[in-house]
Amino acid sequence: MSQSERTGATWDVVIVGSGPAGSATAITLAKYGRRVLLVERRESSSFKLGESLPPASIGLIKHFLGDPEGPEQQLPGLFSTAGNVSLWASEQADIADFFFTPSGHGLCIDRLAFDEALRANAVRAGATLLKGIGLRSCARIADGSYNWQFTFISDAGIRQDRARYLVDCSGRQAVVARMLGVPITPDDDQLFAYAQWFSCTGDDDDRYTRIEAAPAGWWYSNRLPGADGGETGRLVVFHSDRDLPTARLAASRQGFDQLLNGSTHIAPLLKAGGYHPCRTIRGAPANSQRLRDFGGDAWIAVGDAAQAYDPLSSQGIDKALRTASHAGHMIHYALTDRPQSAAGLGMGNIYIHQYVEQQRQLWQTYLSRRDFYYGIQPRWSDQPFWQRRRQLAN
Ligand SMILES: Cc1cc2nc3c(=O)[nH]c(=O)nc-3n(C[C@H](O)[C@H](O)[C@H](O)COP(=O)(O)OP(=O)(O)OC[C@H]3O[C@@H](n4cnc5c(N)ncnc54)[C@H](O)[C@@H]3O)c2cc1C
Repeated sequence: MSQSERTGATWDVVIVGSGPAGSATAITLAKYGRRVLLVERRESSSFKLGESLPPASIGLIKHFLGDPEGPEQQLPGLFSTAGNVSLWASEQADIADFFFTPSGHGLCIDRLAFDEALRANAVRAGATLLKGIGLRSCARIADGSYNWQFTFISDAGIRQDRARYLVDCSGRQAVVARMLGVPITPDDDQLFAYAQWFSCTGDDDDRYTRIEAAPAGWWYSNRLPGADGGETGRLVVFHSDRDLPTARLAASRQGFDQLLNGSTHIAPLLKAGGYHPCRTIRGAPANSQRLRDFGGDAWIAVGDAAQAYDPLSSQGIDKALRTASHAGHMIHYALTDRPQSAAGLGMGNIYIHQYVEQQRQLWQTYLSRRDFYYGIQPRWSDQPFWQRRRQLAN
């Protein structure tokens, strides 16, 4: 072993990736008293997409972060949202108002602050968080009750840890599953998101998410919580298939503006608010994908690592938190059932089978909803973006 190489510790569970799925899995397991190591590749992030939470997520937020309206509220820059205004099935605005839901509102979050608050809660619950550390390898071992040996790499050098259970929460990259040879199966779409931030000096009290279909894709826009240098912020995101010429256009400021000018209600909204673009356009994959296997013996995938959705669903964070809670409980029961044996499968696998079955059902439900929403948009039937969605649905 070289000088910078050192042996780490032993854990009940190692979780790779500290987005919402990783932190929520860590919180659930640490509350049972499990020894949890949560590893995060990044020291910090400069942006992250995904800021709308539907009313149905509010109970989950209370569970993992405390009451967003209570005095102990831990999230900076969060506000209530009123619903969605979409120009989707026609040029007529369709309003889905959250007023008629049990909570009466959804939430718009400062995404970086949200992920950080969840991480802080994982640490508060007793998990160990290591940032700026990447997984180099993981190997099966049969060493007493330990099933896994890991090699992690960071600026401080290499460390080796052992654990009984392994959780892949590394998002769309699903690094653990891929290391284990489990393929990601794309659902044959190449959806990609192009995000442009806007700011203005005036007020913007629009609390609706704006969604709009376009000939080569679709838009959404949200007013953002928190002020950027004292200015009001708004995010505008265009989605198209990465291989289409329109996608190449959307990646440049000029092309993005050109496409935006063709929008029916988002461009006028920005103009009326006196918004101007700020920061550079950022891109992110937004296609539908799932792992061929959601878990196996002594490992499981949670959140986007297991299955990632088209942002039209606005379900990614909810699904990450909800399935993390389920996974955390199942892993705890699995570890309780076979505390000593690395080899035996026993009851532990029955719990994990339940989780895997839940993932399969979620995927089927997601696909049918996605295909339904794309299917009710009847325009531009000569455009490849919409033709492809119709083919996927058939
Ligand atoms: C354009 C767009 C808009 C969206 N809008 C919404 C929305 O409005 N509402 C919503 O609910 N969802 C939305 N989503 C989806 C949502 O952001 C994701 O579903 C959510 O982030 C999934 O959480 P996660 O923890 O599974 O993965 P992630 O949030 O991706 O977290 C994965 C973590 O793993 C870390 N990691 C990766 N590799 C390694 C490694 N090798 N070692 C250690 N750490 C690693 C990453 O740095 C990251 O911190 C949107 C997505 C996109 C692309």
